[in-house]
Amino acid sequence: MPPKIQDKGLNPAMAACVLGIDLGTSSVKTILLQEMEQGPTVISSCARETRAQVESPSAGPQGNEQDVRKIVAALNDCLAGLPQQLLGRVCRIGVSGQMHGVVFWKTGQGCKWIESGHGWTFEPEEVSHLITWQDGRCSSPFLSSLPQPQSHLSVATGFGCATIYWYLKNSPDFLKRYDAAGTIQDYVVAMLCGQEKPQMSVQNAASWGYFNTTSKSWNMDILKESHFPIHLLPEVVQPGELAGETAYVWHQIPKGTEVGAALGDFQCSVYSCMSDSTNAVLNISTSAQLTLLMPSGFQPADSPNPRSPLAYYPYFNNTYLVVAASLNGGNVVATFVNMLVRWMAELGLQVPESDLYPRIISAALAQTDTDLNICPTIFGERHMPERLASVMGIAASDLSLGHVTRALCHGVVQNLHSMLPSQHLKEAGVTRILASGSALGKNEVMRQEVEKAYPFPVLYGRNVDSAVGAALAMLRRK
Ligand SMILES: Nc1ncnc2c1ncn2[C@@H]1O[C@H](COP(=O)(O)OP(=O)(O)O)[C@@H](O)[C@H]1O
Ligand SMILES: O=C(CO)[C@@H](O)[C@H](O)[C@H](O)[C@H](O)COP(=O)(O)O
Repeated sequence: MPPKIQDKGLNPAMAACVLGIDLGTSSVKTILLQEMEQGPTVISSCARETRAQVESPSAGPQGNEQDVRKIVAALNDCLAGLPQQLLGRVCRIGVSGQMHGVVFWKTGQGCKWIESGHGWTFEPEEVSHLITWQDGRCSSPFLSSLPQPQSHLSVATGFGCATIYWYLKNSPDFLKRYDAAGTIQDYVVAMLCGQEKPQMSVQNAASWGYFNTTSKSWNMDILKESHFPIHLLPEVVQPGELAGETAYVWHQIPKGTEVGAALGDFQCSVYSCMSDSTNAVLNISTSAQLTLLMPSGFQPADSPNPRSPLAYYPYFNNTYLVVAASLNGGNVVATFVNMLVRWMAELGLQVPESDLYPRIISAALAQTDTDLNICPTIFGERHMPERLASVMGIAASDLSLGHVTRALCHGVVQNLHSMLPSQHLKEAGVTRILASGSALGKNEVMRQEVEKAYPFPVLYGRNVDSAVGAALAMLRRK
């Protein structure tokens, strides 16, 4: 059963609780989960936008980088926003986050611990930017020049190992500055535990490429032969294993609190709600994923199919999820909002983004249908990087904000549907969709489009589901 939510009117006994953290692409979410009579219950939550996007000094406009300091600052703000007396009762910490990306740091100098108004916190020190899953520096010719992985997963731009190969070729001196690397969630876990070298769960290792999920090992021979800096590869552990214990008091969380090896955000959003294989799980946050649990015993093919819109990612207990992972989710709407803000600024009007969301959503709610046809893939898709966005059927009568916003949300959902259609879900025995993510939770138009596209009941969770899943994985640990 999915955990209950009970933010208000709570009288928690002095029981221990688990802190769940999700380091998302747009925001950090934190929750406190406690085992209660009615089952695991979220007793408090706090989310903060990171606003961490920065220019990419090395890759220019193709790059997509985030300032790790801003991500950690948002995390610290979240912790400060949770009830401090509850933090003192945290006995375990589960962490998830955006997959595929890579951050580099110098061991022993990855952060410094400082005392602030809210107790001890850490601040990043000798750390690179996070090069995210949205990074586009690895062109198709570059990717074709790389060795063929020995894995069922192909390698795409934005995958950790592809990014490291890019630096090896284009800026080898950059790599010489660092001796450790991981996803942003691996970095945070390593800093909390005061670890010299990070650990990485199979879920995140698979997302870097050049990782064989059957043997659960990096493609060492292939990587060594091509002079890949293998010393940067983290040690890999099973999802659900502990990475270590907190090395310091963190905010009010006691020193010695157990910390799980970091997990993938989409696996955690599934873990927070999936009760059986008749559920499909939909998450639309910055990106969008629709996923199903594969039967136990399923093993993926030996070699990748880069043209398939579906991928098989490791879940828990040696099982797999099949996922349509779209690079075009809430980020498409966010880009539209940002474009409007910039156009208005050029026209001499200053309007904050936060004012625009409710306006475009209410305009589209009033426009229940449109013939305007937007293919929204402004970020390409991994299986079809060359197909960018397009608009068809532009009639003079369909140019209102309502038409365009409705068509944009319709396009995002239709694109995902083209990757994993209803028919496939029906054949897999799906009877309902469990949905989460801010781009659904905060956008009724997107919810309407999902309900129109898929002929199943859709049940909505909250926007903190990956954080709940990360905490639940730790709570259920024996
Ligand atoms: N005020 C808002 N109204 C509607 N949608 C919003 C609003 N703010 C953010 N969003 C949507 O939420 C998305 C980010 O979701 P979030 O859950 O924070 O992402 P992540 O989990 O990737 O960090 C944005 O891309 C945007 O589409
Ligand atoms: O690309 C995949 C899986 O291959 C994504 O599902 C994966 O979860 C990544 O972490 C996301 O793209 C980032 O997640 P989010 O911040 O958009 O929630």
